[in-house]
Amino acid sequence: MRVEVRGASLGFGKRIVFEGLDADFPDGKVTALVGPSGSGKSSLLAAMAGYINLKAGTITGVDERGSVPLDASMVAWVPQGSNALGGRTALENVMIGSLADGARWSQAKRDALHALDQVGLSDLAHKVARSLSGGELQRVNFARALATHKPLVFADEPSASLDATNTRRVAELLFELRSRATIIVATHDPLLVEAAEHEINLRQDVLHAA
Ligand SMILES: Nc1ncnc2c1ncn2[C@@H]1O[C@H](COP(=O)(O)OP(=O)(O)OP(=O)(O)O)[C@@H](O)[C@H]1O
Repeated sequence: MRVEVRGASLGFGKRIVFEGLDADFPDGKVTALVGPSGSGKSSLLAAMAGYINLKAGTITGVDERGSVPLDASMVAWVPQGSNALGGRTALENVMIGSLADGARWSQAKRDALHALDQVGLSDLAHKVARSLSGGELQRVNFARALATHKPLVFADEPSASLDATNTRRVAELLFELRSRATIIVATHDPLLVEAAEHEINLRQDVLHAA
C-alpha cells in the first residue's frame, strides 16, 4: 500500500507543528522519516495511523483496490526498545502479534517462522528472548510486525535504545527488508537513513510554524 499525504497540517491546541505537507510513501519500500526533534515525526505517524486528527489535509492509502483513509487496523507498530517476553522464545514472541489479531495457532506459527526467516533469525527461533542481543530483539519486533500481514509497518526510532553494533544490525535489517513491505521509519540515525530507499524530510518538505 502506498501512502499519500496531501496538504497536511498538524498541531496541538494553538501550536502548529507543521503545515502544508505533501509526501508520498511508496508501496513496498523502506522510507526514512527524518527531521529535527520536535518537527513532528512521531505525530505524523500517529496521524497516519488515525490516532490523532490533522488540522487540515488528507492521508490516503492506495492499493490495487483503490484509495482508503488510513486507520490503525492497517498498521503494525515496531516498538522502541524491546517489549519481548523474556522467558518466551523468539518464535512465541513473534506469534503473539498474529494470535492477538485472531489468527489460528498453526497459521500464526507458519507466519512467524516465515517472518523470522525474513529478518534473518531462523536459527534463533527457539532461543528464549532474554538470551538475545538488543539488535536481535529489535529484529524480533520487526518480525512480529511483518507476521501480521498489515499493509503498513511503522517504526518510531527503532535504534533509540541500541548501541552502535546493534544499530548497525537494524540498519542491515532495513536494507534487507527493502521491497518486502511498506515500512516507514522515523529516525535521527544516519545509518538507518542510509539503509532506507526513500526519505521524507519534515524540515525541508513542509512549512513549519515559527
Ligand atoms: N499530545 C501532545 N500534546 C501537545 N503537544 C504535543 C503532543 N505530542 C507532541 N506534541 C508536540 O508536538 C511537537 C512534535 O512532536 P513529535 O514528538 O511529533 O516530534 P518528533 O519529530 O517525533 O520529535 P523527536 O525526534 O524528539 O521524537 C513537539 O513540540 C511536541 O512537544
